Amino acid sequence: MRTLTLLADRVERSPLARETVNALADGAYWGWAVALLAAAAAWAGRGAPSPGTAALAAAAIAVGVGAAALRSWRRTDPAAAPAARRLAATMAARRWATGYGLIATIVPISVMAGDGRASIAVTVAYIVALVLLGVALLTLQPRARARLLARLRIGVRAVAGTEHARVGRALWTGMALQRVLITYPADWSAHRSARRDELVERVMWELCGPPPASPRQALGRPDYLTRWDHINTRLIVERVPSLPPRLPARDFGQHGAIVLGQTVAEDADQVIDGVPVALYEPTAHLLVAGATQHGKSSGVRAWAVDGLGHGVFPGGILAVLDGKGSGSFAPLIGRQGVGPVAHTPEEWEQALLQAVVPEVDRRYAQMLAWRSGQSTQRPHHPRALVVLDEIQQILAARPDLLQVFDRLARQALEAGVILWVLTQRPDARDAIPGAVRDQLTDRVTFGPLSGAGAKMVFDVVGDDWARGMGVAPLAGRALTWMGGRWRPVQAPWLPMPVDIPQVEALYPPHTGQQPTPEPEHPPAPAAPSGDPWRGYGPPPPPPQTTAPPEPSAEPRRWPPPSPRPAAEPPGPVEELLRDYGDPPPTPEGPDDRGQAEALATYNPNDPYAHRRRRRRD
Ligand SMILES: Nc1ncnc2c1ncn2[C@@H]1O[C@H](COP(=O)(O)OP(=O)(O)OP(=O)(O)O)[C@@H](O)[C@H]1O
Repeated sequence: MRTLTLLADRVERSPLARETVNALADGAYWGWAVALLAAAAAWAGRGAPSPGTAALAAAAIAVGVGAAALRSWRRTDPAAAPAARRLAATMAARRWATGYGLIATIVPISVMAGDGRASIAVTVAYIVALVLLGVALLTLQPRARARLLARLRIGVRAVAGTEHARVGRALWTGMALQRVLITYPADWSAHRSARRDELVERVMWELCGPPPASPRQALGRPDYLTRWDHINTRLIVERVPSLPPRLPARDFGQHGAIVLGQTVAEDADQVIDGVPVALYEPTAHLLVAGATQHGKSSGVRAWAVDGLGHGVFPGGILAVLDGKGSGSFAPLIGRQGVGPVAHTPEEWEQALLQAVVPEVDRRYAQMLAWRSGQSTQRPHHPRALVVLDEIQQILAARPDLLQVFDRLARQALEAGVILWVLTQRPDARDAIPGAVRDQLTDRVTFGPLSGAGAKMVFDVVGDDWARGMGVAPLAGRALTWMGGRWRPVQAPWLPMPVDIPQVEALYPPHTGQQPTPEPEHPPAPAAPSGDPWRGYGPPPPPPQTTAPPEPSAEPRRWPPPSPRPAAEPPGPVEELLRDYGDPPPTPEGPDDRGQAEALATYNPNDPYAHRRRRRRD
């Protein structure tokens, strides 16, 4: 019993199996109707029926028609939509047709069997079964399409509250709906965002169904995007072409931009080695949201490393504050161009107040000196990055840092410092203080968001925030809103060198270490076939040849070591929140390179010296 139930569950989850069952059922209705007609024709062809048989058939027909009428009349609730009434009548008519078809088939077969013509009876039964199966299979695709459109139509009309909402002009590939137009009447209040949101949610529900329960279901689940065409009063629903479930990180050889990941061909900036990629050159602060285990930290780690190696952050990564203390950014510790990677409240404060704030201050002072004419050298501030992972956890432990974040969010950009803020709960109240969130104008979600989360993350884009709900729940699958463009991407998967030593070549060298020679496209070990979820799996067998790997055509240049924090111990937080009205300190030069030294208090060889705990929940 349990096995049967599980099997039924699986059938319901498989689109093909589901449609086969549906088509068999629907085809059976049609088949029985065909059988009924054939039986009536054969019956009439054999000669006029006896008056008794004819009367019986007439009575049966009357009963059937009467019952169908009764059923639809019962449904004739004035409040019910005409579509619902029509549907009830159709269902009743089908059922009665099936019943009559059954009788019309069984009666002659049993009569023949009773007359001793068993072989003919079996042949007739066999032919009837074949006809039913044939009808079911032949109508599989059109019926699946009609079923989906009917569901959409009912949903759309229920939400729009009018019969005049139309669903049509659909484009298909097999049974997959590629595009459909949903036209609403001009007098429908489409200007109200709540109504538009409801319609989009309903359409997404009909097209994508409930959230998948496993990665495999997630892979099979279609993604759709919607656009409003207010001139023609319609909603355009388009299927997003599927992306691979994993894109191994590699050196794509681009310069001055980060490879966000593989995207759909029409949104790609470049096609590199056959992979349509989305590129990103940060010009604004970024908010990265997404539920746990959807690949936020790994994606951001891959982007940061890619940016470091391809001239996007010549000023390096000033600091990484890991609010979870989970070690997602630990592979960056002690690497060239990377400042402190902080895991505890004490380390967060140190990193902020010794590595980030002084650097922003220094850059501001240089700007002030230049703009006020006190300096003759235009300051050059190479773009630098600060990563704040799980900012709400940082603030929960250190609420006194709020003002520092607030000030950084407002001032860092002008000083050439980009903030990437990560959070699991964008919808939680005050998860990210409003003043900070408002400055994060680029937005990304890894995996789908709840309605509230999508609204919070993509509030900057107006109506289209609902797109954040339709992202496939796969690790590394993201929807980006950057530079005014939406793009679905599969972010590169960059494992940690401790797990997969071959990826070491993709990371910046450790401080004081020569860069590792890079193979042309290191290292893209394919996911084990048949199971894309197992990561990179065990290291591959050693190569046959002992020759060193070829250096890449254009070797990556890593940024210099991160800027030195203030030599003197930091004062209280309040002191660092002073205004910038003071006379600027003497600028040290147009370039930051001369000032870059190892951090005074942060020892990359002993990164966990101050660490009190590994993980904070
Ligand atoms: N780009 C990717 N492609 C494929 N799989 C990935 C990708 N990124 C992450 N994963 C898988 O998802 C797992 C979770 O990733 P990660 O820790 O980055 O998620 P997260 O969203 O930051 O989770 P949390 O918020 O709980 O830290 C990884 O261990 C890895 O197996």
